[in-house]
Amino acid sequence: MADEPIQPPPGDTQPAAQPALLALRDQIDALDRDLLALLNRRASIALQVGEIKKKEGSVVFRPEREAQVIDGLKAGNPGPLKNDNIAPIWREIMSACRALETPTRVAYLGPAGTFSEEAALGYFGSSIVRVPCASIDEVFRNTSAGVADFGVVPVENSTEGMVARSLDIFLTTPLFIIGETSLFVRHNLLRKDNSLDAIEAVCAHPQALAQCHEWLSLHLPQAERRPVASNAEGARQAGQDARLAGIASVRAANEYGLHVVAPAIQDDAHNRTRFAIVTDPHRHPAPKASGHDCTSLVVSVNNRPGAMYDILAPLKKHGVSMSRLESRPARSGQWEYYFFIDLQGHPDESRVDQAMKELREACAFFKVLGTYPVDVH
Ligand SMILES: C=C(O[C@@H]1C=C(C(=O)O)C=C[C@H]1O)C(=O)O
Repeated sequence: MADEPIQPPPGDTQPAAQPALLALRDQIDALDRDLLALLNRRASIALQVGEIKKKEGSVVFRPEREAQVIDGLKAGNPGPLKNDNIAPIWREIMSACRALETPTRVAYLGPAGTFSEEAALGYFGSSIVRVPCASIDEVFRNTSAGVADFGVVPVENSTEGMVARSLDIFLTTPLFIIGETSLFVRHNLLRKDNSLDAIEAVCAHPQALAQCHEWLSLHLPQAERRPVASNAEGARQAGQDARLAGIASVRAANEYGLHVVAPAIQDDAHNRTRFAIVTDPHRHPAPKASGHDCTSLVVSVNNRPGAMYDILAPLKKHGVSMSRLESRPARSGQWEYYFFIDLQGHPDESRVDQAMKELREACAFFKVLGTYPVDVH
């Protein structure tokens, strides 16, 4: 008995690879070598582009060009690679090429593991210098002060509506928007122990607590809902105290060594958050027209009959579509409002330019928040 060789359990052995499989893998290896050579050729051309930009004193990041690269590839994609995979792959390639030209420093609501970080990485790719910030205000401050080249701030959520703090800062900030990106936001209940028992408080950003309101009422009715600066901060606290739980991403669970006690606890299965990419107009020009652009404005009108009509009439007259209209109290105590408007198009198009000029005349307050390529997936 003792002399018998120990047999590996059935299923534990790798079957001998088929010659056909080996031949296909050889082809993949050869193609990967070709791809690497091509990517290096692309990178060295990006370096030359970087040299020209340096001589001209112009900026490296061109969101409209990157959007056109992705749009063009998707339009000519013969498959079987899915069009949905084109944008993430090429964002990473362009991120790596851009990083050879100059480092891109990006501020977002931290710490590590937040959805804002995920949005920043999704938009700029992973070859960036991360500047995690303690609050949305600090993202704006660091970007204004030049600590970061760009800031990523949440502006609206499909369940909870606008992110009031971001919109309030947009009224006065000198920064402007040069891009947008949106993210499916999946909330998970995270904890040190893998159980729902004896959770005293759930620590998360107020937006996340609101987006999981029904689940929390049903499953943790006794637990306090404790608002903290970010979901990752809640996860960090939960990592230090088993009486606490956090609501955050799986990336945050890995970051802070927590169990996903309950996955996808958001009340709306299609919960999405939209982020704006902001920068300093003294250091970065407004993106040129890409062909699929959006222009964001904030306006106010005096409280008089037909005021709303005066906003909408120039848009109808010049055939400009509005993809968003959001109101926010002006805090004057007079029932006055600011309207956040997204127009489809770029001011380089004369119909958009004309509509904006007439709109400006109808408004007591008028500010262009930015013009940028629409999110390409
Ligand atoms: C290479 C360039 O610089 C950056 C990198 C790009 C790329 O890798 O394709 C595109 C636009 C820029 O953000 C360029 O401007 O063409």
